[in-house]
Amino acid sequence: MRTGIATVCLSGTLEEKLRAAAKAGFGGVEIFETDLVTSSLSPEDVRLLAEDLGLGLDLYQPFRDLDSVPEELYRANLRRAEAKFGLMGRLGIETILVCSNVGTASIDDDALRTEQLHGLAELAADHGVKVAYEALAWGTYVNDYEHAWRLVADADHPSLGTCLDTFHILSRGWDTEPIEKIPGEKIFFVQVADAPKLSMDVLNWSRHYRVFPGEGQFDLPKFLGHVAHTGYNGPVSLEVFNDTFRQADVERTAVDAMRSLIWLEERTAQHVAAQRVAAEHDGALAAPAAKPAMPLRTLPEVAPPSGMNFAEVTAEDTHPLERLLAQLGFASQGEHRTKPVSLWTLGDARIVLNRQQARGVAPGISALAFDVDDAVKAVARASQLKAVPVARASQAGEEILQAVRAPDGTEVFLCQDARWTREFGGGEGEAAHDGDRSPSSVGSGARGGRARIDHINLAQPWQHYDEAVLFYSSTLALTPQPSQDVSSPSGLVRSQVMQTPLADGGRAVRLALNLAPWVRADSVRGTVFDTFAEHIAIEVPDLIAHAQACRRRGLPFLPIPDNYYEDLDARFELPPGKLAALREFDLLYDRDEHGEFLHFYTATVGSVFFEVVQRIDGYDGFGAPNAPVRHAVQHAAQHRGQR
Ligand SMILES: O=C(O)c1ccc(O)c(O)c1
Ligand SMILES: [Mg+2]
Repeated sequence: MRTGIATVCLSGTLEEKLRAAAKAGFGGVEIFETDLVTSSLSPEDVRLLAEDLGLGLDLYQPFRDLDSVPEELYRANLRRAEAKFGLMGRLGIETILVCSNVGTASIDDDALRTEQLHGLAELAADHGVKVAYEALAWGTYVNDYEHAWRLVADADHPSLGTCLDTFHILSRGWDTEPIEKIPGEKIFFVQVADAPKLSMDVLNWSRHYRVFPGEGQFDLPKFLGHVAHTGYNGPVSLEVFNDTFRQADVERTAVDAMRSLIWLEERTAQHVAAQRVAAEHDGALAAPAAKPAMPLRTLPEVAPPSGMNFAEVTAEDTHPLERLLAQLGFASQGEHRTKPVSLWTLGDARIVLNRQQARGVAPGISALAFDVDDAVKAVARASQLKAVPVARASQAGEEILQAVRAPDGTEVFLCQDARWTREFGGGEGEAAHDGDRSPSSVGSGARGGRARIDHINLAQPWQHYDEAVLFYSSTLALTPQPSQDVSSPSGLVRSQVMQTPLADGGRAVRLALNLAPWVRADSVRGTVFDTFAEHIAIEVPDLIAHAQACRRRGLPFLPIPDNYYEDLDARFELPPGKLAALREFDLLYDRDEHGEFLHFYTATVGSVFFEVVQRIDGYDGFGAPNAPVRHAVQHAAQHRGQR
């Protein structure tokens, strides 16, 4: 599949955009007119630069408001077009995008439009240019891709074809099946964009909220499957108007963009293959689908992770964390035999404290580790999706752990077992703490009554939220849930859960991304992430017993205001004894259609704190109604600390 990206997707100057697109591995670009007009590079310079970078200049766009106009205006439009055709000759670009009229259209007449498009195609042919006509979703008279295609078919000129743009088609809910009736050679260009489903006018939705494939809610593999069946084999090019991407780091956005196309290509290949299997199955009824002309690459496939293997916190001084972990009931398994790293466990929950390269670093989450079937394959997949493998120094005979870096710098380990824990020694071993393992109505996880990591909550700078969602869903096969807004004294926090499917009444992995507007755009884990606390949640089989034991060990609980308990009583009518126990231990409570949730939080150390949870009868949430309470108490504590 030939990949492309419109320059309008990226920040920076035209030169910066071209360099970033080439570096991320794109085959070609669409030059957006404003980027050229505002550039100090001459058209010839742009052509040479693209050649040097090995980047195709695949489209010049947009040419606006050609059709459905009176004769005099049409003549002026042709003059305007001719100037652009000359410019394209200097740039070495063959195809121009002409979008349906949204501004000056005054005559609703298909015969006139056909004539005007034919006239433009004649002029284009004289200049060796091809015209790709695109229906904008808000076009005055032409706003449906089938209508645009009918006009192109009727104009019947070899220099005129159509451009399909997923946004204009899927935002209007048009059926994509009829795409297969368009001959592939009459599709001159294909633009792809995803978007969240929003209820707003389509123009603003398009100009501000498009996202890269896999970051929104459109069914793009189905669309591209239809396109592939037409025989089209030209560029599949990202055209994503997004306020955030246009101000984010250009190279980072280009990599995110490339990842989205690699993901889309794989999903389309899978979709096409599944269709073929279905067609063969119904062989008697339907002819087996032909293999599309567009080559579609796949990636090493991985199953969703089967658990969280460990979480790592890095700090220069780990003593405050050690105290907190001991109070939580964790036991020290001692130091790594060659590195300044220690291991702490509670049941199957493993926390690694890392003092390597930690000078001046306040405690914060630095790595996550997932259990996978095949770690080498998982790293191969992630690498093909543009994740950078992590090289960690290791000595002969040590377990080598496979890892890649998430875009925000978090190290993501992919583990097949916990053999690596044998590198640690000299600790107290598995201490049986009171209250940690009492049998109880075990929830979804805490299998066999053993504690485990329930979820990890990471902060993301708002500029990189969509990128993080795509990264974790494409590399690790986590499924994004609808996001939720949570109020906090510093602003709204958008909470995005990514998780594995429900199995045995529970979920193996839950990851929550918190989009906090005040986490700086240039935040890199371990340096300035301390502006927003992140946490590791441990599931235990009996939360009240665990809380009692923690209190005996002197654990600093996050104090919960009394108003919360009054509200809880009003909402849930809890038995008085239960309410009193919740209040006594600063516990929080929630209920969903499955069961109940009990949880509490610790004080924050550096930028990390811990949560302890109990899921009863398959409760499947995160206590979201309680999150504003936590944010408010943490906010107050932070401000007290600053005074
Ligand atoms: O918003 C626009 O004007 C616009 C221009 C060109 C396109 O290809 C498009 O999809 C939208
Ligand atoms: Mg478009």
